[in-house]
Amino acid sequence: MTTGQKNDSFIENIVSSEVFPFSAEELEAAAKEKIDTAAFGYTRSGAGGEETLRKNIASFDKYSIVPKYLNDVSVVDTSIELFGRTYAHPFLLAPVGMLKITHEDAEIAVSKAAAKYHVPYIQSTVSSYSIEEVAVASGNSPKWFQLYWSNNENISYSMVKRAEEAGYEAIVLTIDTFMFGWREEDMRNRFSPLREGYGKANYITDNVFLSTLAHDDHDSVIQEILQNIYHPTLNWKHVAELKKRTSLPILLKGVLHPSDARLAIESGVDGIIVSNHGGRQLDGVISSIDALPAVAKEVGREIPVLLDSGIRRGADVVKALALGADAVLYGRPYVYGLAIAGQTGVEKVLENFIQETKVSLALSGAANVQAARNIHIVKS
Ligand SMILES: Cc1cc2nc3c(=O)[nH]c(=O)nc-3n(C[C@H](O)[C@H](O)[C@H](O)COP(=O)(O)O)c2cc1C
Ligand SMILES: O=C(O)C(=O)c1ccccc1
Repeated sequence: MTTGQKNDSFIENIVSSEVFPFSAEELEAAAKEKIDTAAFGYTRSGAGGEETLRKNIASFDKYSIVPKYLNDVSVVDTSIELFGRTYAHPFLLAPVGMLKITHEDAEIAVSKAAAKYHVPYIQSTVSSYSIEEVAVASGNSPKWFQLYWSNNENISYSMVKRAEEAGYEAIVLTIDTFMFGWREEDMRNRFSPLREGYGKANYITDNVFLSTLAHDDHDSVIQEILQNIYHPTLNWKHVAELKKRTSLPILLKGVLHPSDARLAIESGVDGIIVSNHGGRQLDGVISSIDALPAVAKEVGREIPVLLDSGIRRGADVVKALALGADAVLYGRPYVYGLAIAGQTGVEKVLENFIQETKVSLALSGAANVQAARNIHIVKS
């Protein structure tokens, strides 16, 4: 999207009488007040001692932008091209499951807000509304589908087919969550939203899944979902097979090691997402911004490299682009917007993040995303 750079939003926010949090920290604090302890804990927390969760944020501080001035940045073009399509912003909304724990309107609210701001939305396998419901709510706004592999692979293929038919534009296979991380906050709160049925929408609307059920009562459905989602056997052969089953681009989400990036390319994968799942899986792993340079170097320009885990500000987007990402995924902050005020809350968060990203690009000296990739970064 090409827009004049007049700092309109900054001034609008200054003169506005409306009260809505700006920073991710304020959003988190407001969400905490709004929703119940267990739901908030589920969203905020990381695995183990939360070392990686903290590092995801702290690592961004180690990188400094060295801006260049006296370029004409009166017009900033934030658009990117991925898989032959043009998207308006250099970020997408990260897949976050079971959003009904946060707000009744869940993925419907988020996908509508994303549509309003032309932000592509990645829908989770374990969402609270189905692929088809989200497709109807958000019209022809761009959407990708995040796949959790099912032990019964025909369920995986069926969900991918449904996403294709509903007009989704890519498949994101998450590779770091074949079992749950050690999440103490959830154990403390005795809370598993999956067991409570918050993530069942795509399963109970799937004919292949339904045909495998011996009984269709709540407990049987949940048991079957849990059994399908635990799949430690997942390996590169599944990736190659999935590639044969769909014409959509496939991205692997959760790549941290450069050799895995190479294997992804050799398996015919179309893109990778450098991610540690927001610190929710293995505590102690490298922050994703620290993992990015080596992965980007290995991949060269062969396939797009995206990044998530710790993106909170426009400057974080600039840093990720400058260190080799083609785009980033924005996660927890939009979920806090949803908790605070439903669709309107997500819209407010997006509006500010879009404007902050644009200002950050301009003040770094980049009039477009391509130029951002040449911004000089130093590590302290
Ligand atoms: C509450 C919650 C649920 C999530 N659910 C999923 C999911 O269903 N599928 C998935 O691939 N990633 C999921 N993620 C991980 C996000 O896609 C993303 O990797 C992570 O939120 C990035 O970290 P950040 O939000 O701290 O920036 C979830 C994250 C959170 C916070
Ligand atoms: O909570 C998560 O991070 C997540 O990705 C997930 C995975 C499977 C089922 C429910 C949530």
